[in-house]
Amino acid sequence: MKIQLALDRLTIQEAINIAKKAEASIDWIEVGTSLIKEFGMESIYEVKNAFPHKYVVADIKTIDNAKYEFGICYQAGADIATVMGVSPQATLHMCYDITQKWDKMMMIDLLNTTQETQQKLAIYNKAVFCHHLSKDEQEIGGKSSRSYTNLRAPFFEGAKVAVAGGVNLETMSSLSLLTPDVVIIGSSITKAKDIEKAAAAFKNKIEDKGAVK
Ligand SMILES: O=C(CO)[C@H](O)[C@H](O)COP(=O)(O)O
Repeated sequence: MKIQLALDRLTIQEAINIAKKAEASIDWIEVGTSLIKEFGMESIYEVKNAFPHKYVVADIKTIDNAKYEFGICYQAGADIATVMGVSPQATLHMCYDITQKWDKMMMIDLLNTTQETQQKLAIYNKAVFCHHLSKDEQEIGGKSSRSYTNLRAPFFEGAKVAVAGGVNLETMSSLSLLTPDVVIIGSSITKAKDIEKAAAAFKNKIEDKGAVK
């Protein structure tokens, strides 16, 4: 199980400083949507430059204009780029094709998708499928509005799955039991008083569960 550190609502330098403190306990580094919106491709370029040996995820959340958006993310050094599962099929196909051409990895954000849509998305079998509880849903419904009992519906059997949105040490225990391939953690690490300690606590939690792959 990998830990993806999500860097949001920070300057590029703050994001790099936080990732450096957490580095020993995390696997992938996400340049959050907010950084990409505020600072553009420079945020991806600078983060990859600071961490050339880590996978850098560009959380661009593409929903149209796939060729352009995925192209500039990969050009800036991203190893993974994200597309919304609710996108038109033409967009998803394009993202998948570009990802294959660049020999990179695509993450599909399942936010607001139905089971029926998810089943159709399963054809992108080299993608990572991310179950995502959005910020707005967290703010309105609370973190308990997530009630996953299974991250792998039969059509996701053998696929890589991720989980994101308000993950904290408490929810991490139950999520670990569902054995996602990637757990995406943002604020619980980036807003912690002691970043290094917070990131290490998540890593220990995974190791305690014996769920490391
Ligand atoms: O995609 C995101 C926001 O759209 C974040 O990456 C994700 O929600 C993780 O951050 P946090 O743990 O703070 O919720």
